[in-house]
Amino acid sequence: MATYLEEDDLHDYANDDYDEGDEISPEDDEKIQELIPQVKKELSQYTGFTYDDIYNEIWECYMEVDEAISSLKKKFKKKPSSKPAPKESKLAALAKIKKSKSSSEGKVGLSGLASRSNGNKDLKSISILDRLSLKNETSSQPKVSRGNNNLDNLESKPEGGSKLSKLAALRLNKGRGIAPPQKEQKELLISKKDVNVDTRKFGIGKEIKEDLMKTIQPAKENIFELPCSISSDYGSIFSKFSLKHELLKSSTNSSFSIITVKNSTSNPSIQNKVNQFDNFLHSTYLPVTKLKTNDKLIVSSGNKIKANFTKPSPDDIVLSAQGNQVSNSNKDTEEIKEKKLVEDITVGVKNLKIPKPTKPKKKLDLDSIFSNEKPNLSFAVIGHVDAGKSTLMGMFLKSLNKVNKNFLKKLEDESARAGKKSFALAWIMDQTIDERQRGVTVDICTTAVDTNEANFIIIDAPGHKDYVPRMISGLSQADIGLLIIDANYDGFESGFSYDGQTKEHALLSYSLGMKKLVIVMNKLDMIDYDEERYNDIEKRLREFLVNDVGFTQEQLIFVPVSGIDGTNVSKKPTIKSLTSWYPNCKPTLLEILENEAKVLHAANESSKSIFEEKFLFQISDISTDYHQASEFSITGRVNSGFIQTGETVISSPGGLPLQIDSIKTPESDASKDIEVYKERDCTVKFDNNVFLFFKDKKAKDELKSNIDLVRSGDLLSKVSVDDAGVIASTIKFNCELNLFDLRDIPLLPGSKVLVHSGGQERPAEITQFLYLIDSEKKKKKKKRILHLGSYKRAVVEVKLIDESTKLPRPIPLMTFENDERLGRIVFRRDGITIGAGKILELL
Ligand SMILES: Nc1nc2c(ncn2[C@@H]2O[C@H](COP(=O)(O)OP(=O)(O)OP(=O)(O)O)[C@@H](O)[C@H]2O)c(=O)[nH]1
Repeated sequence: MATYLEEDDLHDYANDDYDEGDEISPEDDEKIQELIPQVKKELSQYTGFTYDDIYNEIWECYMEVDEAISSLKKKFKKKPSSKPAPKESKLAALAKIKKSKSSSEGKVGLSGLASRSNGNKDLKSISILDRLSLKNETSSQPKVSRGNNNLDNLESKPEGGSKLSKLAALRLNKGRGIAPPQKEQKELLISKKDVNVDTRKFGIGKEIKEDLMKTIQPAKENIFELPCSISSDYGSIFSKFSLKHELLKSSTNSSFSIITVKNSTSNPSIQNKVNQFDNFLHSTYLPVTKLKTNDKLIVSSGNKIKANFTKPSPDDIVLSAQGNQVSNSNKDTEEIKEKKLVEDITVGVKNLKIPKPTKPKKKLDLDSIFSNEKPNLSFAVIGHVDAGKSTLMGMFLKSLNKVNKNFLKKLEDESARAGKKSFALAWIMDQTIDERQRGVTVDICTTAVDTNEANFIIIDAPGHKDYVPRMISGLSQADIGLLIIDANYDGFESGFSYDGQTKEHALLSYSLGMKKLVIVMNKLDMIDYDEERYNDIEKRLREFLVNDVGFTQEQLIFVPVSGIDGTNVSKKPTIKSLTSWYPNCKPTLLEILENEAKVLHAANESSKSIFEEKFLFQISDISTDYHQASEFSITGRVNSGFIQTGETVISSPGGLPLQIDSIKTPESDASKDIEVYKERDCTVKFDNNVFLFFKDKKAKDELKSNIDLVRSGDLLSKVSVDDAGVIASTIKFNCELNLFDLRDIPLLPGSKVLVHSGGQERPAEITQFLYLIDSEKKKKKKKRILHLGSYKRAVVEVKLIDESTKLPRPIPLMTFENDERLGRIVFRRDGITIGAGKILELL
């Protein structure tokens, strides 16, 4: 018997059906469930993992608890200590920087460069603030940070675990005659209201009511477990379930409950019944919201907006729910209820109480921090997968002497060992193990770098079509776009094809308001700088970008380069086959970027920005697990503006005001291989993995009892005197929609789409077509617009939806008139971008 994997094995496994095959055996499932609390306890100091992560890890480690714990500890980051890290004076920081400068031959290298949420230990950061305030000493200090936008929640992400471990697990399973653990939901969280859904149909209301009422006693952490059986019209589901009942108190003293139905069965017929039960709940009852992270279904009535709904006592809920079921099935009543619900939400959103702003703890000399004679430019690097984006940016940094030689040598050795020598430069940007293993950028990577002429923020966005939502998030933070084209034969064609990303990225750049698009013709070394090919691609792209997308000729800049050897990146080219048609009087990529920074600066559009921009913080994590009863933290990334300790932020859409007690950011200490958290007085645009700490017992209790108040993916904005900084949230809006290629599926009233704004994504419905807009951009009222085809423009009404709950969660938005960035919205359907719009009115 083979003890290693052979080609045939690979073939067999490739033919296996991961998701639809058999299930994990009930015994194994039971065993895993038993081990989970032990693993969870060991991970109490860690954050970011889900129930499924633990479950899968135990399975992948063949139930070896120690192995699973140590593997999970490597995968997830530690919670920051609640003790403030020793404060480092500017002088000490300066000394450190000087030391690092001298130790790298007078150049500050990337070994001291990156901070990212996954805590790559080779890399550490100097924040923009440091860079700005210490600019004379650190002018060559770049910073790389990986956006932790938590967009994993928003779009399917590739499965974790190495191929080998999957194969090993599959192999083991094959031997046992079972398939790998199901990725499907393992828990249903159902509100008490729903538990009493339909005593006739499911027979569970009565049982649960009686058992539950008996069981509800104050118990540890308000969690109650009871065995139960669910009988329904579809048959009975016995005792393979346990129910957990969490009785939570909201701040208003009204209670609501969450029932967890744990599915510990693997029997397909029972699973089928569970699914029917699940479908029933989702098709019929309101307050079920899909949790994005681990595909659980959760219900609570604790949403601030939902606070408009009465929250009766558990007994009242039981009694009233029983009487309500028949009428609930009446369609008209449903519609009226839904309408009322939407109105309630709208009113709730509009009535959001904005607290008074609070003063910063310290008076900082903001003028000196932000006065910067050099112009700023943030550019998003976009383009089809493998166009060479990361390699080019790696070369860009290297040619500016921003990469420490030892660090680059290390990357070269590592990439050679991994058989991916050509990726050494790309690895400067692609820093996660996953990205390096797969050779694909997965998340946004922001890098701060400056030259004598300008300060740049590079936003390296993933090219793969699965990661377009992250690309949208990257683009919405940039001033201009850098569209990288693989000019090699077939390279351009595959990116420019129907399924390629070049067109989609170009459309998004235009829709998200890029002021310029620099088209970087890359990989020209592969075709010996063929002028004819270059001109042909330029002609085709110009036609498309002007005629189909909407850019003006003046907004487009073309430049030939080779990212791999650095030709025309920052130094004038010497290769004859290029200089013969691209003479030295023409600009390098660096010169183009420096010039664009100056153009923006002159137009007064960039340098004022950080100081005057709205503070927007995109949340990736919330932790209440601190010793102090009042302490909690919110982690995330600063999308724009800046904030100081002592100031007050408000969550959107939850509307919870919070005063910042302290701000910490991680600093990797390469020498000790640990992450140290440094306390700061303020945090500014593009800072990533920022921990905002709060000391507010009341808010902490509210957060614990109401998960909707602040969720990962939500935004925090700064409360200012005139409320101007606070972001509105809505579930309904009018927008000017600009449609792209609809691939022969027209848009009808009622069409379902996904709307993207910044890092947010929500399911929505186009509810009404209000006007057509003709080619002269004039509104054209038609009697009745039946459908919209490709490339049409119209003013439409959009309403967020939640198929399962009918309780859409509002999205933070602004009108385009008030905010050009938050006023833009992108529409996707079936994995492709079908249009973009400007928000005209929040309804
Ligand atoms: N010959 C040549 N190869 C290049 C050039 N630029 C990139 N490559 C190669 O193209 C491959 C892909 O490069 P990446 O930089 O990872 O491409 P990417 O666009 O960042 O990929 P994603 O971010 O995953 O979309 C690597 O093997 C690079 O070495 C170039 O200018 N010339």
